Amino acid sequence: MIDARQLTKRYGEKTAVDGLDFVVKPGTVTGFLGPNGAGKSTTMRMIVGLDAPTGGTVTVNGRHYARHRAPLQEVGALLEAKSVHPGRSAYHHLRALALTHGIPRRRVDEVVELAGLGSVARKRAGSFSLGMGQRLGIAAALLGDPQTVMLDEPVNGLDPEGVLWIRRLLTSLAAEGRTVFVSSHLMGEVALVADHLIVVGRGRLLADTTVADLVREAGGDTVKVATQDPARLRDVLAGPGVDVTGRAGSEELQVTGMGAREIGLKAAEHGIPLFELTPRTVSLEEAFMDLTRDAVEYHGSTGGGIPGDPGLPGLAGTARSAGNTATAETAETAGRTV
Ligand SMILES: Nc1ncnc2c1ncn2[C@@H]1O[C@H](COP(=O)(O)OP(=O)(O)OP(=O)(O)O)[C@@H](O)[C@H]1O
Repeated sequence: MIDARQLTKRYGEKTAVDGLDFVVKPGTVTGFLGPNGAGKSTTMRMIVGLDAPTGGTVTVNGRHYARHRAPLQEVGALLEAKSVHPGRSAYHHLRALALTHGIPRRRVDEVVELAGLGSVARKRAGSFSLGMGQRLGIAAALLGDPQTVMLDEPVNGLDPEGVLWIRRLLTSLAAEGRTVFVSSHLMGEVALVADHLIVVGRGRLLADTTVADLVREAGGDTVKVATQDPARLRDVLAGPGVDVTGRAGSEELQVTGMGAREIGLKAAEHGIPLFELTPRTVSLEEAFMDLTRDAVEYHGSTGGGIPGDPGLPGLAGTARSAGNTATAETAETAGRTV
């Protein structure tokens, strides 16, 4: 378990992390989301003691990282700009790490296999592609067979096969009861594996929630209904957990807490003709953008894409086309988690 309390980091005038309170629990994948510059990496660096908090505390399984007797066996972390000697092979890099931490050689072979590095393990790490470097970083993070695994933007540079591999790896680590904390600025990517989400913007906590709740709160389960007799329909639909709103004089109503099918059936039962019955599904990207809109530090000039990250054509397309329907990715996620 990771427990952050009022965690704060200031660099001179700049407050990178601003009084964060959150808990990352074992047995699930927790996504750590936020636009560029939101403070994710800084938070992760403080979790493993690479940066000292200006205020507040963060512990892993009840202790500060440095106080653990065998930190590598407690927390495995992949952080950006991992330093690997370029002249050293992947195997020797892992072997050296293992040696200094009292980890047996067979574990090095295991993580090499696990990370899919078997064919390149003897090559110089300096010749590795970004994706291979990520795999090596992940192998190093898993070397100590840690109870807590923390990965900063792990899909960076990975090809589709690598992305799939990461998803399966994270899910299986959580299924083994480990604490899995993974950062990303890509909502769609995180939502495919994470059960829980911690969303930050400008160093502050914006949401501590589940994917399903985030979509629900963003109005993801609203149905638009149009009828000649909105007042009667409103009475017919009224009930616990159902919220019906509409402007005076308008034929349109917005209904939450009841599905389109049920609304249609109730209206038919009472002989109320409907002109329109449209479920509105908010995409995860939309929900994320709504949440972080005011907290985006670096705005792109093209608009339409992920805030602060104009260079993501796939997601920019998703965001633009999101409209009233879920993206394929959202639908897949919704099927899994809702
Ligand atoms: N060593 C530092 N000195 C000064 N400012 C820093 C330092 N490290 C981070 N920052 C600033 O703190 C803020 C948070 O940065 P951080 O890298 O933690 O964000 P992030 O959410 O990980 O972003 P990204 O998704 O782009 O990696 C940014 O504004 C960044 O410029």
